[in-house]
Amino acid sequence: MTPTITASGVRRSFGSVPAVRDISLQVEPGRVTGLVGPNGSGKTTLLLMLASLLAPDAGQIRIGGIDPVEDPSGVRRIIGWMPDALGAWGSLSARETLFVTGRLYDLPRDAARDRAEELLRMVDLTALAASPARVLSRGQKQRLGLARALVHDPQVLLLDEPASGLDPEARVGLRVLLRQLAAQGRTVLVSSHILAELEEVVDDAVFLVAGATVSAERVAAAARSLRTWRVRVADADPAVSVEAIAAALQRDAATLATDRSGVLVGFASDTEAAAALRALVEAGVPVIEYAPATGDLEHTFLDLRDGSAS
Ligand SMILES: Nc1ncnc2c1ncn2[C@@H]1O[C@H](COP(=O)(O)OP(=O)(O)OP(=O)(O)O)[C@@H](O)[C@H]1O
Repeated sequence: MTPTITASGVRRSFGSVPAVRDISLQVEPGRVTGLVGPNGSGKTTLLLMLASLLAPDAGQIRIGGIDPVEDPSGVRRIIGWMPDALGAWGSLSARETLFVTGRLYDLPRDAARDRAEELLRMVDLTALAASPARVLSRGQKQRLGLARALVHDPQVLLLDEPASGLDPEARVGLRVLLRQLAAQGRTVLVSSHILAELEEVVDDAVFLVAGATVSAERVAAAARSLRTWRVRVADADPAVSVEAIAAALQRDAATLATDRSGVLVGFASDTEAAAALRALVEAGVPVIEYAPATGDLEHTFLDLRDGSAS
């Protein structure tokens, strides 16, 4: 599949701060791609450059084959951009915000009106359609921001922290919507540091550390690194069950950590984890929960952040 978004050797500094040092990536259509990185790793700076709102100091970007530096309006026609905070037009109502945005994208008056109603329904804001945007809660503003990004039915979506401020129901709604948008063949690039959230929705992930993309080899090595599993035993406090678990696994109990719900054990591979489960059951330990303590993305992210995969 031809990637819709490509970047190579992209750099951008603010004065002496190198916000983006070396970013190269490819994002494919029909998929949701997560942009993952710690605070200050350059996610927003990168998204602004992809959205044609900030010029790179060096490197090359193409969105649907268009260079955002050469042809910013060409890029803006095909992208939907959701910034991490809604910004501007606080006195317009949610409905007016979407109507005006539609008009700015040259939708005829009636089409802009219909589209606004359709999007209000899609993000569950119909009941608040007449409220000024400034009185909306953070989560409601996020939903309006998402609707605004979708007004002109863009092929590429660039979403900066769309889940931030959303309640659990709205998060589920967002996940379903992102999957639908990707299933329609759109390209969805979404940044977040709520990794459990991304875990549920992304097909691919691009990892940023200190303004640079992490190579596929390094990501694969991080994903393979020693992984912590949580073992929970029926009716036993982890501080007590740690002894039985350590004995069954022939480990020193003092080397095993515990948290509120279980005992944490490191395994080098899934095969080793499966063999340990067998040993626990054979030793009569009543295991009621046995799973990786972190999701795949979080595990890789933490390993990259700690630098142990380099
Ligand atoms: N306009 C600016 N002027 C000066 N420094 C900036 C500016 N914008 C970003 N930076 C710096 O660039 C670096 C990257 O910032 P950026 O906002 O891109 O990170 P981020 O990954 O989106 O962070 P977060 O997860 O906290 O949103 C940070 O060190 C930030 O302080």
